[in-house]
Amino acid sequence: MSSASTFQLSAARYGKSNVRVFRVARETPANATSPNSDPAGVSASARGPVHHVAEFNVNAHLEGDIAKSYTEADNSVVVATDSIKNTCYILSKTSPHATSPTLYALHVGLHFVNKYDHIHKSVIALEQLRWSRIDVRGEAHKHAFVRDGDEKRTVEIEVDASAGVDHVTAKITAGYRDLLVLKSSGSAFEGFIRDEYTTLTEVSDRIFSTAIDLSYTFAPPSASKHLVPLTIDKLSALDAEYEFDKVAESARRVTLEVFAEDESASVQATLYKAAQRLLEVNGWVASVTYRLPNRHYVPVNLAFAGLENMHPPEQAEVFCLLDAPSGYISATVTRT
Ligand SMILES: O=c1[nH]c(=O)c2[nH]c(=O)[nH]c2[nH]1
Repeated sequence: MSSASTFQLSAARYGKSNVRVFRVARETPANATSPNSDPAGVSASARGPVHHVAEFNVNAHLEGDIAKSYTEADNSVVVATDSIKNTCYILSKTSPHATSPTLYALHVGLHFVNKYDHIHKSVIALEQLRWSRIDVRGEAHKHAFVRDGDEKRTVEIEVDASAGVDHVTAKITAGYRDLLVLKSSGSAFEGFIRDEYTTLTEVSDRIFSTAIDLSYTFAPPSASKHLVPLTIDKLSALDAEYEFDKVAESARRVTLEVFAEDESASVQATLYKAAQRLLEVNGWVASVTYRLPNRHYVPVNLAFAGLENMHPPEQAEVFCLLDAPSGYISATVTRT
């Protein structure tokens, strides 16, 4: 290689990762939702107002005319990552959308491109942790919650102002991860390539378990609906159009229903059916990606104790979960 090599900064993005934000919203007579609007059917008997809580881990990263902070050690273009963190907290306090993961992420993302002329793109990725109302004798409690699962609801927003503030638009991706599922029947794996590398037995019925990672993208906001350029004061209109929470609930439900009901020929085939179904029932969703680790439960050989647990494989009763390796099946299905 010649000693006259030259270099250029070909990509740069920075920000704060894992900003932990917990928000309480207390209903007042003025902002109270109607009793039927809360799907949990909140108890009327507990004292005090109904609380809504949202816990987010936020990554807020920026791009723009920031090259000289790398190449010339010039910090005059740097919004400190500490200030980025502070912004996440300030908007959690002041945004009317603070408990909606999608609208809060959009608000944070739009804020940075609006506030700083040289910031052209913001990428806000957050996960929402699960807090479900505690059920007390059949009634959902007003302000007590339980972490009933490791799954996270996810949102990733890319706000793009590189064509100018009059053309701001956003790529919106949402989904779930760590949604752990298992079925003990209704899953086969047969007909795969058999050659000198194959030891796996074909099975007509097996355990199928995976930690679902699902993400779906929305069709871009449309100029004809006056949602481009996207601004903070249009977020309620955007939500009315896309119904982010309804789509999230539907995506989760469809995923679980297809997983449960499909007579699975393989992880691949079930994945494709779930993605198709999700696209069928959610018109604003443009593409669906599943990433599915295949958690292998293997029958334990108990022949040493005179017990049959291996044959036929469909009748196995005692299994061991393999730590590693695991299969990994992923695909994206796109509306054409
Ligand atoms: O559903 C499956 N798909 C595969 O590609 C595969 N490969 C494997 O060993 N088991 C499985 N199961």
